[in-house]
Amino acid sequence: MRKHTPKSRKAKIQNRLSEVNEIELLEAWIESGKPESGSNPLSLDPLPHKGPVGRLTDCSFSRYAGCDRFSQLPVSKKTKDGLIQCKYKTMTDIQRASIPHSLCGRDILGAAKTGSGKTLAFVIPVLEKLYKARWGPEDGVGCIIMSPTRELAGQLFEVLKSVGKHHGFSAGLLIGGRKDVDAEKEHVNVLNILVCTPGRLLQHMDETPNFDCSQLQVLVLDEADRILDVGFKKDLNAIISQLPKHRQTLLFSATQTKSVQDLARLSLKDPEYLGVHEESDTATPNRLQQTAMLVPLDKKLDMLWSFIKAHLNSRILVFLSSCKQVKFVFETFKKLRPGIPLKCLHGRMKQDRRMGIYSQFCEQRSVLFSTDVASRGLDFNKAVDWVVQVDCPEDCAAYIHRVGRTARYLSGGRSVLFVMPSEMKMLEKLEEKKIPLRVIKANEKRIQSVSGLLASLLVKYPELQHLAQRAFVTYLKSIHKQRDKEIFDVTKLPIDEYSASLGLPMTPKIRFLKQKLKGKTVSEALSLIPENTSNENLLEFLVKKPDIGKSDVEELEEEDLLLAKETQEAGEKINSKGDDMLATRVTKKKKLKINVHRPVGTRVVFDEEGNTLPPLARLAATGSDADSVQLNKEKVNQRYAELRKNLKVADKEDKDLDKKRRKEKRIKEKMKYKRGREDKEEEDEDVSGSDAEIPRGRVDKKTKIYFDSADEDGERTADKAKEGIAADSISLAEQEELALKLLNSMHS
Ligand SMILES: Nc1ncnc2c1ncn2[C@@H]1O[C@H](COP(=O)(O)OP(=O)(O)OP(=O)(O)O)[C@@H](O)[C@H]1O
Repeated sequence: MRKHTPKSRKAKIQNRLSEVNEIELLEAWIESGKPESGSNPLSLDPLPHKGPVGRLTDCSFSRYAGCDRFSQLPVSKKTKDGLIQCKYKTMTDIQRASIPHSLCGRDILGAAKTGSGKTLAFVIPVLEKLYKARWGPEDGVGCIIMSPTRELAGQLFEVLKSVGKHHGFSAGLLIGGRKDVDAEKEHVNVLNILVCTPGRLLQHMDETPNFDCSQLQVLVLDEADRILDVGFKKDLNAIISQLPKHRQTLLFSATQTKSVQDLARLSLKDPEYLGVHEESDTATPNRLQQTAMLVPLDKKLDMLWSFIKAHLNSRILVFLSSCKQVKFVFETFKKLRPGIPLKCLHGRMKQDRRMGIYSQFCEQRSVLFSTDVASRGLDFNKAVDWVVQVDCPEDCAAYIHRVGRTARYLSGGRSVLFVMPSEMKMLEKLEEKKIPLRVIKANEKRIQSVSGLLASLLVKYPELQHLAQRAFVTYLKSIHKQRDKEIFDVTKLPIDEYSASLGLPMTPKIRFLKQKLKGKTVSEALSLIPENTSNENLLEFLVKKPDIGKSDVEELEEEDLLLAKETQEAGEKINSKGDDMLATRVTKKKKLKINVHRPVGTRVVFDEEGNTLPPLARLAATGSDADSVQLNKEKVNQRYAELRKNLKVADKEDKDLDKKRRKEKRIKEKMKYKRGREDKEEEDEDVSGSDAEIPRGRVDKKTKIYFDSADEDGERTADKAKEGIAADSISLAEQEELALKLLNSMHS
């Protein structure tokens, strides 16, 4: 906001007088034309653009409710100057509807489509409220504007700074992930407007000496439904309990809460509910073209890759459900050089980096892979051409916010949602919410398969293999955790095919699914297993199968202990039922002893005495209980035969894998010097924040691979490729050769 230049005493007095006069006039003007409580000013005709404004010759005032120009509003010259400089002239519907009410000091619940200008609808009243109260540095915190994400808070802060640049208020951006919290603590008490995320505000409330919000005039919640959601519940309740009840409260969102409980939590006083697009045919912007495509889980990456290759001149925002997936897709696609810069954004990145990526994506044609951290509020310079939802959003509100990153204000935009066969119910739900979706079929001929290339990348870069495993598990976990079980059902997913589509040579173990099986009878357990799950993977449900390198002994032992406990509990529970039961039960003590010494890479199953059994014994009934086991005998025999066959293959695979690992190690060492240099340049600060995700000892600092610096984007690498510089990536011939070897090793 404005920097004060020294002024003479006389000029200061004059300035003060003119401000006092202006405020008196504004207050009289506002009082004279207050819109009726419960009315929507949008229903009134706009004023003629060239008519007189403010105090008229007969000492009455011009009408402001229903006007459509900022210049016709009873707001200060300073605010008007700021708006003019930002080139804002005509108000949007939500601004026309809510500003006349909020200027009167009323509480507001504003709902309007994404990209419809809700930010100015609260920034203007905030500036005016403090201006009319002649708020100064000595008055402390007069307004708090809260946002659910740091990027959005940063964006709101920028709007506040530009529109409020002629005012003399001090404002601060308080968001997590910044190192300068101590410096913030020194200044926070003299700031008038705080733009913040709930966590950081609470940190100041808890830690900053004499932090005082007792004089607060206005509280704003942007994306109010999100902040009122369970995720922020504790923080928000703690914050609200420290704020004065006598204040103005403004809540805005594209998907607004109407819950009486929520409103009571915030002590709203007869709020004006202004849902300006409720009468509209659609809940999403009119200029947004929305499509949905049926894409099976194991074809998602092929489809995404093909989509990117077909839209190299666009700015594309891609949503995935977890940061592990974002990292995996970003890292692998980057190595495959699609011919467009790639970027990634997720909550585990350091704040400076996040902000950097956000601004770069605003400026440059590129693809941004992101989690839902970018789904709400972000404006990206109104220039996103496509929103691609690779993973289904958790509900309709999340869908609306994600697609709302495009088609903002007057610009158009397009979106595509990949829906899996098991998620078709989502389409019905979206239709019920007035979201017009055209379901289209992908042109099979134009789909380029990428899983073979990913497999060869994973061979060349073992770090990526680990990333792929994590992406695989977190995706399944995210589906497992979804609340809407009508749409999300992890047991319906083609698990093995999905794993192969990520380029993984073997399906990783899925611990949380094992948890799901805990305490289930055999028939219950079998019913939980997806139809197309191979027997190999079935074993993963039931027995331990180490699939990580020998350097991970510690991790393995830890997991074994856990597994032993789980298996024991499962066995006990099943035995106590006395009917359908698994044949083996493990005692904690014996398992512990055996696990410590057994060689890595072997499958071990135990009987009731703690003796080892071959894996198939898990499925056999014990002699004494055989009669009571209700499993179809034929089915069991068939299972045995299949398992026997697959185990042979699995053993061979294990040996080959070991061979392959040794070979990879050799290749890795050869490439070390070359890669070491480039990796150093690319080093992503992000990784340092998430060390726990990478096993210690596997990736040392020099060979970090998680990076998103601009110099490693697809554009540069594509240029390098054009110049014939092989650099770090592998040539097509090499990829083919590696893929062939991998396939051979899997099938021989
Ligand atoms: N009156 C206006 N005239 C011109 N442009 C405007 C006006 N109001 C807002 N805009 C522009 O419209 C874009 C969207 O505004 P804003 O970010 O406030 O939307 P929003 O409703 O808050 O969206 P979301 O629901 O996604 O948070 C911004 O680029 C903003 O500068």
